[in-house]
Amino acid sequence: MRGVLGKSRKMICSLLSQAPVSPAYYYRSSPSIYKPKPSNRFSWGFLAPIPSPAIRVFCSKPGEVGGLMASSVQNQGSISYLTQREAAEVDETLMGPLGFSVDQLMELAGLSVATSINEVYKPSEYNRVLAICGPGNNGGDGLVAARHLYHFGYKPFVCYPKRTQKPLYSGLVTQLESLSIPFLSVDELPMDLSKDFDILVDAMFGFSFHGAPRPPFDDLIKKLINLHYYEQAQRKPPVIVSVDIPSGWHVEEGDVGGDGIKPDMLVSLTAPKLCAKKFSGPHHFLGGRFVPPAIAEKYKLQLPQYPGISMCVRIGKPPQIDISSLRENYISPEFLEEQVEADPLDQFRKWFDDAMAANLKEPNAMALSTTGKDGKPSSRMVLLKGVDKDGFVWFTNYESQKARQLSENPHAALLFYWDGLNRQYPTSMSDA
Ligand SMILES: NC(=O)C1=CN([C@@H]2O[C@H](COP(=O)(O)OP(=O)(O)OC[C@H]3O[C@@H](n4cnc5c(N)ncnc54)[C@H](OP(=O)(O)O)[C@@H]3O)[C@@H](O)[C@H]2O)[C@H](O)CC1
Ligand SMILES: [K+]
Repeated sequence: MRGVLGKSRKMICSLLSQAPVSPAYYYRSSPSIYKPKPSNRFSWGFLAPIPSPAIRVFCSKPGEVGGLMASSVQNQGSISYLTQREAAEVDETLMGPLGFSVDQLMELAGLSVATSINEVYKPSEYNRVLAICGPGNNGGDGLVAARHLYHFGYKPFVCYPKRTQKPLYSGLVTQLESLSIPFLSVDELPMDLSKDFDILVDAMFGFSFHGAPRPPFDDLIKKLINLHYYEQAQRKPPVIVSVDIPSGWHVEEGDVGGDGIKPDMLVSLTAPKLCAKKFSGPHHFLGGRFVPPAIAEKYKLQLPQYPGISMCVRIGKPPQIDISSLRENYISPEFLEEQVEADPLDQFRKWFDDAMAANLKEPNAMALSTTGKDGKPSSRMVLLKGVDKDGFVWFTNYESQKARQLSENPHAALLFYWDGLNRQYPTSMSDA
């Protein structure tokens, strides 16, 4: 293992500290062969209070989620809720004076439902989706969502017992049939939905629901309510995702008798309806990113900002997660000893090319770990700027913490992690 710590005349800005431009160190590190060891469990404790300004940024005001999540999580208290009548009026205004067509809005609504599902329930774990679609536009949202979910890698099934003969709906059905998405009649559905499906999309009724559910939707709603019996029987039940309104709930009062369906996710469209205040499941999202300011002003709507180009935004706080239960199942092709390149640099190039071909974001990002003379390690992400027979190259300025630490202790470690390929490439360096 050999490494070179050199100096370059190149000028570079520190990405993290935004420090003024200064002469840069030019580091090279030679790869070492990674020898897998039996895995150990390490417990890390903080040795001192954390003075990092970066951490203060993430913990903004009490009760608010800061940092990266701030744009995608909204405090429920500041959001407007619509009455049934207002919801219908907004719909009419959008499709009347504001020039939208129902097809457009339904497409955007269904896409929002599919993207909200994908935010929380990944197809690797929750693959089989049953969309139960009602006779109105809520059902249409479910048909559109099923199509997008198919393209996102899920396996959708559709139950659409009361078909509407308008061209919009028959077109949506044809689109699903062309993808060979199975349509199941109510009789074909098993008593216990938990065996065959991972996600149940409840697209039976939206804001025009009134009275008590009529057949066959009464039985379908019961099937969703009965799921919790299977939960008690220790089987993992499918999750219920309700589109706009949990079907069977009063649009304004919510689950009046307390014996209605209890969705795990609610995707409100345009703006949440009053019943959404009674939603106590873990995932409340808003979709339908098409509300023009004129509508927002007229109805004094306070709506959350959608993050970036997302079609959905989470409302309220995400559920508390037990970190120890977070676990991905990594399924990778076999990697045998005879497939490993003799030269670790060749192995790196091969894997780097794979990461580029897979279109991964910043495949040249690597964690650099250094220690100063005090022996306390620090890690940060830096970008690889080159690789050749002498090793890996990146830049930093003289005044950075890593430059100071490397001048005190020339040993350092690099780690590339390519999520999506389930691969990591560790290497280490030292001053020559
Ligand atoms: N601007 C938006 O936010 C958009 C919302 N979209 C979605 O559209 C629904 C509202 O759609 P709408 O067609 O007005 O109504 P529903 O889907 O709720 O359903 C109406 C049908 O349901 C029948 N119905 C009503 N009550 C019952 C009942 N108790 N039992 C059985 N059937 C019932 C009703 O039949 P009626 O004979 O009673 O009239 C209708 O057939 C909204 O919630 C969003 O999901 C758009 O997709 C995009 C724009
Ligand atoms: K619904």
